[in-house]
Amino acid sequence: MAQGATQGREPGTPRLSLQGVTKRFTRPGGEQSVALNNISLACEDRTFVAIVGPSGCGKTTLLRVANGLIRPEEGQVRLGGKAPRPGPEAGFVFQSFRLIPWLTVRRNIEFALEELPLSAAERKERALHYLDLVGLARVEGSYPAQLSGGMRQRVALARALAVEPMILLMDEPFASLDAQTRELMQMELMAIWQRNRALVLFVTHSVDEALVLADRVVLMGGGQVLDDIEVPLPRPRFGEEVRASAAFLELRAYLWGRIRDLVLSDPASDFYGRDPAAAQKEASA
Ligand SMILES: Nc1ncnc2c1ncn2[C@@H]1O[C@H](COP(=O)(O)OP(=O)(O)OP(=O)(O)O)[C@@H](O)[C@H]1O
Repeated sequence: MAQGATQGREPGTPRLSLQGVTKRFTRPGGEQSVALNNISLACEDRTFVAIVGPSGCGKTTLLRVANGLIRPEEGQVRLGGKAPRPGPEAGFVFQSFRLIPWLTVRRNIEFALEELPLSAAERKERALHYLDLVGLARVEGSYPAQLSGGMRQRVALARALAVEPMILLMDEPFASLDAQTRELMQMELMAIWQRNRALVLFVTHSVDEALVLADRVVLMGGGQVLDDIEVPLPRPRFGEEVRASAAFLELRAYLWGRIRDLVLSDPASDFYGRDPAAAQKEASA
């Protein structure tokens, strides 16, 4: 991961930069929606950036613009100094694992490596190396349907890592996992990232997850960056001392408060205009 850190760009320029990026979509009725609204963001190598914000605020669109899957109407995106193109420069991990059901676990990873200049033997070796890293070398010959959800997500992670991308884009990767597996996956991801750091953009609806994992939390709302917070907490952050610390709880309350206010003030939201405090008072009366 994160090979050739300054390759193809001026020293000191960020790994990923978005400048004045606007992306619009046309809804089925012909109405235009603005998914990204003049957004600017710079991310350095070796940084773990979490992106949080209400549903529909543009988080997934940001990831898709960052790896060139979609092109914005306005503004400039640079990954490693160049316009991004979908391919091995960026690894994508989704909430749904998107493994190929008729290929074994190892073949799923080898398939992702076919775009790289590697021999079949090198592809096999690399696939096994990354499967080993996520603790799954023993199931290399199994098919995705024979694995648990957590195992499938680890295969998806190994597949993204195996390409050794400049940037790892993770879109709510652990959202479909049970709470215990989710925490184990967070620990696994942290261990891998600390050994072999790439720039990670990690979209999550969980403020706790963002604070446990990230160096920086970017808060989005209405297609814009509303806040960009350095997380000053010591690592590792999985223990109770960190999660119960005043700094953690303060940041958590702040981010939840901002997201709640954004949801309640958005006319397109199902919760628009509600007053949760009044509802709570009524319920307890
Ligand atoms: N392919 C598309 N066609 C039309 N509209 C789209 C498309 N992709 C995204 N949008 C719209 O762009 C806006 C931002 O969507 P996006 O998926 O980026 O939000 P999000 O923050 O990732 O949401 P969620 O948290 O619910 O996944 C939404 O209004 C969405 O409906």
